[in-house]
Amino acid sequence: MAIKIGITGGIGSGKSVVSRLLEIMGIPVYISDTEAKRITNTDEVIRRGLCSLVGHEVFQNGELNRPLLASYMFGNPEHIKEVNEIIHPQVKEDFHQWAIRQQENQPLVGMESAILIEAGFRGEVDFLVMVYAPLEVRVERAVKRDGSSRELVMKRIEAQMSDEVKRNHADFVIVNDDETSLIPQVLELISLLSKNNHYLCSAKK
Ligand SMILES: CC(C)(COP(=O)(O)OP(=O)(O)OC[C@H]1O[C@@H](n2cnc3c(N)ncnc32)[C@H](O)[C@@H]1O)[C@@H](O)C(=O)NCCC(=O)NCCS
Ligand SMILES: Nc1ncnc2c1ncn2[C@@H]1O[C@H](COP(=O)(O)OP(=O)(O)OP(=O)(O)O)[C@@H](O)[C@H]1O
Repeated sequence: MAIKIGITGGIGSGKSVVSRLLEIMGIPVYISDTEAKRITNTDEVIRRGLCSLVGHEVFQNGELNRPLLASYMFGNPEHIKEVNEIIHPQVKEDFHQWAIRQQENQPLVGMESAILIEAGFRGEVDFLVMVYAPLEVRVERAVKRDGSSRELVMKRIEAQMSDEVKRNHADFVIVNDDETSLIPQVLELISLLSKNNHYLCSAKK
């Protein structure tokens, strides 16, 4: 059975970069943001839920109006909770099915989510890796990448669990602070988990 690695970390920490490195090394990674986008555009239960919560304009020409949903959610903890309750159970089930499909061929698979713990996905993975970068570095990266304002980025950060609490849930921390080399840390992680995997396989025989 594949070992499932969770990859979490706040906005701008570098989860996507770490996930890309894993994929280059042949480890498939379920990118929750991307899959949540796909599911939100296609799932009838989510569509109905979001329309009754936010209004019909939350979909335009059949596609989710992302800026509208973001402005509805971020800055209002109750709204975030309501939206998450509509979307996250469907994402969890989709990941579960995806992981089953990968298991025959893959010793290791990953799931990337900024809000992996908050969304209740921790039980879906065997190990949790937190990608860490200092707050100021994260804000600068997200502003530069998305062309967003600092204020909008801070609103998302406030909607996420703090790094201190996240760290308590994590089995490993990868530091991506623009100073510490990233690739050796990822290689070490994979080497460690691959050894574990061999151990787990041989223990089952
Ligand atoms: C609100 C939405 C429409 C904004 O879309 P947008 O294209 O602007 O952002 P994108 O999806 O690329 O997310 C960028 C980052 O925002 C943060 N973020 C997104 N959703 C959430 C959330 N529910 N809670 C806290 N942070 C979040 C994450 O750091 C994420 O990586 C979109 O993020 C969304 O549909 N969110 C709800 C689904 C969800 O929780 N996705 C995250 C993993 S399941
Ligand atoms: N070590 C690094 N060196 C240079 N640029 C980096 C590094 N790590 C991340 N970045 C850049 O910072 C930005 C944010 O990184 P990334 O998209 O991986 O963050 P993320 O944790 O996935 O964020 P989000 O939660 O918003 O999806 C990207 O533009 C990325 O290219």
